[in-house]
Amino acid sequence: MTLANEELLTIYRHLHQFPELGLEEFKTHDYLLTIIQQLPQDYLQIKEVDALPTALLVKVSGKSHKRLIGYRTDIDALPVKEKTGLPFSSKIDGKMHACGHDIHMTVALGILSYFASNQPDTDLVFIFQPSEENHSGGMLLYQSGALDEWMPDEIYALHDNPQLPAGAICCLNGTLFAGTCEIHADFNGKSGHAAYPHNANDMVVAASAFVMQTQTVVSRNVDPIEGGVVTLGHLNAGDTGNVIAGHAHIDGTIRSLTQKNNWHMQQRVRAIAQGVALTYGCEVALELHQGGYLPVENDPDITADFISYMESQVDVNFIETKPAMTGEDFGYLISKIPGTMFWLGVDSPYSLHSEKMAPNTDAIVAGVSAITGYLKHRSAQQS
Ligand SMILES: CC(=O)N[C@@H](CCC[C@H](N)C(=O)O)C(=O)O
Repeated sequence: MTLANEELLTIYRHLHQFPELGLEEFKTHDYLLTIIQQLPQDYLQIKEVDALPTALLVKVSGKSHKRLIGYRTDIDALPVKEKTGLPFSSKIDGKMHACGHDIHMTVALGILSYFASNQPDTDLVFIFQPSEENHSGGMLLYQSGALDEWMPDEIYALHDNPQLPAGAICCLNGTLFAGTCEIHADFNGKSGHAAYPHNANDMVVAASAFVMQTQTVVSRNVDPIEGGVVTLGHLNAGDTGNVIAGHAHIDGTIRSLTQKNNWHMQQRVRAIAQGVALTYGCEVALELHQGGYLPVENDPDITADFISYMESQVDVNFIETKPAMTGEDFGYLISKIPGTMFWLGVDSPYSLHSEKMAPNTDAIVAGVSAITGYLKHRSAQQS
């Protein structure tokens, strides 16, 4: 039984209402499992992952077993308080599928439901992966060995994109997404009375210097043709206006389309942190954490086939796209298994991670249809 459009919408709305953060997706896991268990089981094999209990792997046995094609979806949400006003808004306070992983899961279930009743020419494995937003769930899954028995020969994944028309499939042959590295910095000095700055060591000033100096990494240290991003999205220091702050905390992210450039930018941020500590006579504890967020480098041959298939389909709105500075732990998986990542347009005026991001759900049916078609085509080629 292939899940009908109305059923997919019901699934989407349920997932949207019950978002869970990375590595805590227990109810999401159970819900996905319930849906999958309701599909015809003749070709399906379901595998739990002890080391990563919210992950779920589903293998579809093909007519031939020459090749195994992987399709990955992420399942986690973000600590964002939803403000879409949708009737099926998040019921979990302070958590929201603001990155559209509910769309990703629904599309994956739609495709899986088709192949559960229509045996593919070769084997497929659907990977429901926790914690894409943090903790590098893709890397954890790979390193857990859970894929060893079911290691795909090639792998695919999508990410939704509010800036693109609903249902459009968008890809490029090259690096689609940036490698990202989290910045966590703690500046520790000496707090004191606002009237006696000479007796204290002000961490608002030190943190401000760090913020301003890191703005020169991209403008002065990176080849302008390559580009990069340093964003410091969180700064916390001090308690009140007449007390000099003895501590400041900063979180941010470094992004670049090549790993070489990422390492270079990491070095520059490290040097600036040390320079600030020296200049302001304070201590700095800097953590730069990249984990599995490597650049998403699409495989040239697989991506050429993907693009040529999508372009040849009259009912697919294919758009060749540019690289984006978004990060994805699919970068780790694709560094181990050749494959392709692409966007699915969901047409919303609000960006990914916005508390108002409300995807156009027409994208679900269009996505299921285009990707099912491609996996059928690819599986026939590989059998
Ligand atoms: C698709 C998306 O928005 N991904 C996240 C990935 C997070 C990477 C990491 N935690 C970081 O903040 O550097 C993104 O923010 O691009």
